[in-house]
Amino acid sequence: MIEAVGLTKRYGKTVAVDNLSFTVPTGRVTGFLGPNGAGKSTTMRMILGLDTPTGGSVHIGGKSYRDLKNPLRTVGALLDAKWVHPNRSARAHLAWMAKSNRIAAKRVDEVLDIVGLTAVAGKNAGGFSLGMSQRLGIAGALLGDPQVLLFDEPVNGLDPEGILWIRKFMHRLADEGRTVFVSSHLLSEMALTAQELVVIGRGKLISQSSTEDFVAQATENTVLVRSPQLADLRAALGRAGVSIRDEGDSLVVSGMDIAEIGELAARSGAVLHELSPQRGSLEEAFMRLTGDSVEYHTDIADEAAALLSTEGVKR
Ligand SMILES: Nc1ncnc2c1ncn2[C@@H]1O[C@H](COP(=O)(O)OP(=O)(O)OP(=O)(O)O)[C@@H](O)[C@H]1O
Repeated sequence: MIEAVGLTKRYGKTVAVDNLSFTVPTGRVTGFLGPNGAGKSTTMRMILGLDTPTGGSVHIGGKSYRDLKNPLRTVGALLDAKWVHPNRSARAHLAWMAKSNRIAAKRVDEVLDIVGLTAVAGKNAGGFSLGMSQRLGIAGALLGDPQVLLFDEPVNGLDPEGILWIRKFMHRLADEGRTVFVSSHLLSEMALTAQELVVIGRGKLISQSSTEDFVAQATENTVLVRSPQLADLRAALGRAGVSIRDEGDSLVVSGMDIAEIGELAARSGAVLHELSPQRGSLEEAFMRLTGDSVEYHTDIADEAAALLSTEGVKR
């Protein structure tokens, strides 16, 4: 488990991380989200003892990084996949890491196998594709068989196959009972990968919850209704006092659940061609909750935020 309490980091006048408290549970993949410049990398660096907090603390399994006896056996991290000597083979890179951390040499072949790099282990890491470099970085993070893993933007620039591999791999690590903390800009990907979310904006905590709750709290669940007797159904729903949005050949209803709408349709003699729940997306929830925390607004972000606040969440 990772626990941050009142974590703060100032660089001169810039407050990169501002009194941030959160916990990252074991056995789950926890996504770390925030707009550009929100303070994610700074937080990760403080967790790993690479930056000293101006205030507050962050502990891994109850200890600060600097107090860990065998850091690599407790926490593994992938911060920058290209951080390898270009003329060193993947195996030599890992062997050097293992040796300098007093980890048995046989673990090198184990982690190469786990990340699927055995066949190219003798090749120079400098010639690796981004996907292969990410796998090598993950192999390095796994060397000490740590209980806690941190990944900063692990899927950036990867192709769909690489993204899928990382997603499955993170789930596997969490299923093994490890703590997996992963930052990413790719919200649709995080919606599939992360079971828990820590969301920050301008260095401050915006929300910590399950991914499901985060989306449910920030967006509206509605029901899409299609019927050949749409006008009759609309009138019946109107009498029931629910909120209805006309979409031409369908209605989007909020304030009544699927079962109630189905029963009301039956009582009104309306045939249903479709009755489906419309759930908000992580993108919509993120835009709503971080709208004011974006450091550099683009026109598109402004327009999207305005659209979301005036029209409600579109599906
Ligand atoms: N070494 C530093 N010196 C001065 N300011 C810094 C330093 N590192 C980060 N900052 C500032 O702190 C803030 C948070 O930066 P950080 O890189 O942690 O954000 P981030 O959420 O990781 O952003 P991104 O998603 O763009 O990588 C930014 O305003 C950044 O400019």
